[in-house]
Amino acid sequence: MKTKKIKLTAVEDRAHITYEALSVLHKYDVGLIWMEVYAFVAYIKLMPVEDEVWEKIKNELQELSGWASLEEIDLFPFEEKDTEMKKVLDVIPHGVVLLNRKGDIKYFNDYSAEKIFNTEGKDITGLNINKFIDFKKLIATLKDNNMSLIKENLEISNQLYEANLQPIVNKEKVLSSYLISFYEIDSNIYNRFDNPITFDDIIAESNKMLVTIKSGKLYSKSDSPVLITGESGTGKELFARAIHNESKRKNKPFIAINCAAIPDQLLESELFGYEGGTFTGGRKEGKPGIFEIAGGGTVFLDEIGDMPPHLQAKLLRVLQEKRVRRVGSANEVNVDVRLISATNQNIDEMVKNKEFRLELLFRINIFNINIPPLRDRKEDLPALYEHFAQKHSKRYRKNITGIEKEAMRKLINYNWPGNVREFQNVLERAIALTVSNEIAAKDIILNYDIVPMDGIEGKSLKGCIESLEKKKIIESLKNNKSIRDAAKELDVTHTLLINRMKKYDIDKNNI
Ligand SMILES: Nc1ncnc2c1ncn2[C@@H]1O[C@H](COP(=O)(O)OP(=O)(O)OP(=O)(O)O)[C@@H](O)[C@H]1O
Repeated sequence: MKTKKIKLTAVEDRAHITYEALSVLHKYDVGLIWMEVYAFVAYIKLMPVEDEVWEKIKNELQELSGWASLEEIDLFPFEEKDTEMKKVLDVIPHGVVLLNRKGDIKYFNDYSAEKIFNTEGKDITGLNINKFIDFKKLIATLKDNNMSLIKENLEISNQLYEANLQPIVNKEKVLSSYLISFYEIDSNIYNRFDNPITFDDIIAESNKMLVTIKSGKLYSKSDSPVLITGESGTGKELFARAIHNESKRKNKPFIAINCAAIPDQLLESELFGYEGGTFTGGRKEGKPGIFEIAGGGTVFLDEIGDMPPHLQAKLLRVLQEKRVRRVGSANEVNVDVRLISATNQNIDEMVKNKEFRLELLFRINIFNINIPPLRDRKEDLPALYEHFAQKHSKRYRKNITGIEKEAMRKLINYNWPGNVREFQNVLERAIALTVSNEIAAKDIILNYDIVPMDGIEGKSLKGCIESLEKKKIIESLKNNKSIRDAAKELDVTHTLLINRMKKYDIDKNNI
């Protein structure tokens, strides 16, 4: 027996037509769950009914005068709309949660189920949101803001979100519910998590690294700017955090910003802040930049070589005068931060080519730390192996007791263009893949072959060149965060690189 959903369509809009239809249901003692009636059409949901009885009901309903048709349907129009709406909300890449006036959850989309509430498939409808976030505090802020939209940063499961809370009022202007949307704040753009990293977290055994760590510890005692150079993935940010945490500023914020990851205009306002009313869509009360937010702490400017020239000039002034002026403001405020910068570019070369200001380089480079690439300090590999094997064994709940000689040889023979980041990824993949307690050579999947002539023998000269070109492009895309950065590394234009990617059918997200 199944519940039935039917749609009755009438040929005329006459009195009692629905009543007559209901009388048939009554005659067969079939209960009504729900019904909605419009001129010419009625939607009815019935209690479960035997097939035989149902056939009789259908016949009788169809014989009633005035009804043109009877259709069994799967969804009522409003259910169809709901399902469609749910589908739409489930594909959007941020959290959406609807609450009643008490804060009980009425609706939540897939994103918030996974990231905000971590439901693991459980239905949490009806639970109070205070179980997950400090909703009372948000409501207090909303009241302070005259019940108009508020934006607050919340940390949930080690991820920072901007939570937008909006009251929903009905036609009579009475508060009926609340809508909260959660937007992930990209940690590459703006990063202020707890930051417990110290020099003990930097795994090293090679002399080169031990000397570098010693310099880092020494520079922690001073308050002068530090420039950390080194290839991508060598641990520049790790060093910056360790220096901060060993310095007298350790109890103040460490704010990191990646200059390459943000469009120029946004970068300017993230660095220096803006005055209310400067930008359409900006916060009406304005926003402080990281030099203000990090007050008393450390600002880490990652990929400083990507900072556009006009912002280099502005940064230089801030460092010289120790004062900052928000975009659109006439007032300056004092700045008390220590600056640590990092780059994987050849900054001296950039100065020569007039792409980076010499005066700024002098200012940011009072101390320099150059982290050697992993291929030049392979003595670190066994210690790094132990460290990451332990970390990922725990993560994947495996009991890794060792590594085959051949597998270790593979790790040692590789030249690690992506440095420690790549080493960590390769090991994580090996641990996730291995079916035994010992990592085997076949579990070590390197990102590309070391010997470029492999696999291109016997081809024409054009074929060889294309094969190498493709390899080089894949390598560079893997080691850089964006296509633009890869184009810079390869010294070609962005457009040329995109054309080559099309030619070789390379998808950056799928390599
Ligand atoms: N010596 C090390 N010991 C332990 N972990 C390390 C070490 N060096 C790097 N890592 C890890 O490798 C990853 C990359 O490090 P990090 O982000 O500091 O590199 P980076 O040089 O700043 O990279 P990029 O230039 O791409 O921003 C991080 O997960 C970091 O924790």
